[in-house]
Amino acid sequence: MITPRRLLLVNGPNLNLLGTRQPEIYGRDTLADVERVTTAAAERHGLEVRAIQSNHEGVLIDAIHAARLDCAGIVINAGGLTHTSVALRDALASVDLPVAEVHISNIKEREAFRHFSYIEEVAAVHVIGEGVPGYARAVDLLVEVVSGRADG
Ligand SMILES: O=C(O)[C@]1(O)C=C(c2cccc(Sc3ccccc3)c2)[C@@H](O)[C@H](O)C1
Repeated sequence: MITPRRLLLVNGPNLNLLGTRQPEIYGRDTLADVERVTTAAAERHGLEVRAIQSNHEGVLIDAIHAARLDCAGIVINAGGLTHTSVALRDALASVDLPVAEVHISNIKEREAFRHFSYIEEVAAVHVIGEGVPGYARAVDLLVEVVSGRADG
């Protein structure tokens, strides 16, 4: 039994504009579609989702800190902060919650500066390059991790 029965969904800078440009990289789904896909996947496991998107690093960090009080895990697409933010990495490491890292595009096959993720080493689940459906697989894999922790 997973308690609390909630996941935090974090989307980072610029993802509020998802679906408006570069469909060849990010597809045509919008942030609302991301939240819909993630919520539907969570509900299949009896979980709800708290979704946050912000272009401000500190807002994301505050949401991650707050999740330690009432969430069972975190699904995060940090956008560009993936490749730059030690502070975001440290926030994820500071809360005792399992993390699923999601990237819509295959960052390992894009520009070299996108190949490195500060989040990679603090995440238990990695879904990269599977488009927006990847958020649903991240939920499924994260639930396995959370359930394993709950079983002890
Ligand atoms: O592939 C991803 O999901 C990624 O996390 C998402 C990113 C990203 C960056 C800027 C904008 C967007 S969404 C977007 C795309 C085109 C136009 C407007 C917004 C995603 C990149 O910073 C990352 O390197 C990769």
